[in-house]
Amino acid sequence: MNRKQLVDQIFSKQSFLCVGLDTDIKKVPECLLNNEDPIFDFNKAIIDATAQYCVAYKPNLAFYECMGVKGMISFERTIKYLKENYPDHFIIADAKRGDIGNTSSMYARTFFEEYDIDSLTVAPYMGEDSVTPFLNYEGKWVILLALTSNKGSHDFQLTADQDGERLFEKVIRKSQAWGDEQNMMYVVGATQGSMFQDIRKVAPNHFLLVPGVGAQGGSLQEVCKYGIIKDCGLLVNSSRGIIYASSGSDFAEAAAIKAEALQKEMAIELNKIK
Ligand SMILES: O=c1ccn([C@@H]2O[C@H](COP(=O)(O)O)[C@@H](O)[C@H]2O)c(=O)[nH]1
Repeated sequence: MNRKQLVDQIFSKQSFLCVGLDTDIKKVPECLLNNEDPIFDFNKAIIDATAQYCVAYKPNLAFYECMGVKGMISFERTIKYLKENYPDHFIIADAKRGDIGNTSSMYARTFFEEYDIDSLTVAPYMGEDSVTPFLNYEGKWVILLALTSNKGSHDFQLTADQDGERLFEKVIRKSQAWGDEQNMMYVVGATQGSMFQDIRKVAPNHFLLVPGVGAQGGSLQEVCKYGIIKDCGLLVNSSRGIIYASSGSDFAEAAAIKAEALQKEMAIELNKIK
């Protein structure tokens, strides 16, 4: 999916919501546990209930890999279900990959050829040759970690060099020589609040993937106040806050209510940039 197609989806659905499919078997409602593939059945119900309110889905690979082959089958079935039934939704594999060049090429082949997913989160810390193999695919996106939502983001990402440039700024500045606004986004946590002003100084036009609304307490309003740009430029993710809104048999309906509430807030924000 290219940038124009993504932006068209955002404005037509009045939403820049990404629903995180962080499906933990320990949190799947009891009513599904005797099914053959409870993880897939849970995802399918969540997708069917929330698709009208969001433009993207983000399965986090950790939640599937931890179940071995069974988990990867659920992952693959989820991707296939999305592509067959909701082809206009942008899919993000949150896998935070990145290695020496030939190994990165294999990761790229996995996510962009084997699964044909739109985008992949990538860690930038091994440098250019670890990132560029992901950028050789037309219509696919690299989403580079820049300023993450967790407390540990302060350990390295906010550290400045002797010229006062902080690591997240260096990552964004240098990586702009590798990819562009059509194939590279950055991860910036919703918990970073007014830091979005600083992000927009170094990445005024790039899309940002913003996790941390909901369970981590990030503010959608604050993210928009400092981060939204003329074609939106934001994909805001919520995982636990949506998919675990209820632990009962009404889990999908409860997820839809949470997703709709976020979509309505997003419509207000999109109206401001019309
Ligand atoms: O900085 C980051 C980068 C990635 N994540 C991921 O996003 C979701 C957030 O889940 P919630 O349940 O909405 O908190 C999860 O997959 C994280 O691994 C992040 O939170 N922060």
